Amino acid sequence: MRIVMASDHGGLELKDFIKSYLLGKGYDILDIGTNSEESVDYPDYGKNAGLKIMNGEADLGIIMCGSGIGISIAANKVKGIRAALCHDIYTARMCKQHNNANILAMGGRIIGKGLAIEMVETYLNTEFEGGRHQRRIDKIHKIEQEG
Ligand SMILES: O=C(CO)[C@H](O)[C@H](O)[C@H](O)COP(=O)(O)O
Repeated sequence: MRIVMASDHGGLELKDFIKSYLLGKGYDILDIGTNSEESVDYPDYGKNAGLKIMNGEADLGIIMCGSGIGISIAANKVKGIRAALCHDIYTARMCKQHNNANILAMGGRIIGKGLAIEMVETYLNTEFEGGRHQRRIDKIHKIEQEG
């Protein structure tokens, strides 16, 4: 499984921490930045993370900005992306189980490192349930088509 990771400057520290953890676990990580403390614009990173998934270069994404709000809004503008802004273990589980989120988003200025690791583990190790949840996801993507 290839995981694309992206952040702005507000999520950089958490991104790099999670990246090191996942590399240690043997995951294949595609880090598309940012990679310095210099102020950057989260829409660029949210969009590019989404595109990596949509063009097949990554299977899932983990993204963060300061709050997680801006970068998840941006990623969700890419067709086929379901980026879920999560704050706890429950939302990290449900976003996969019910929403089959292909991106987990977090706030780098909000989520502590220990919780972040548990959220990432939960997200990566939870299976999508399908069934009625697939019908609802199909309706979400119909909205995309209708504009
Ligand atoms: O999108 C956000 C707010 O919803 C993120 O938290 C950004 O990281 C934040 O806006 C960046 O703010 P800064 O003052 O430019 O560091």
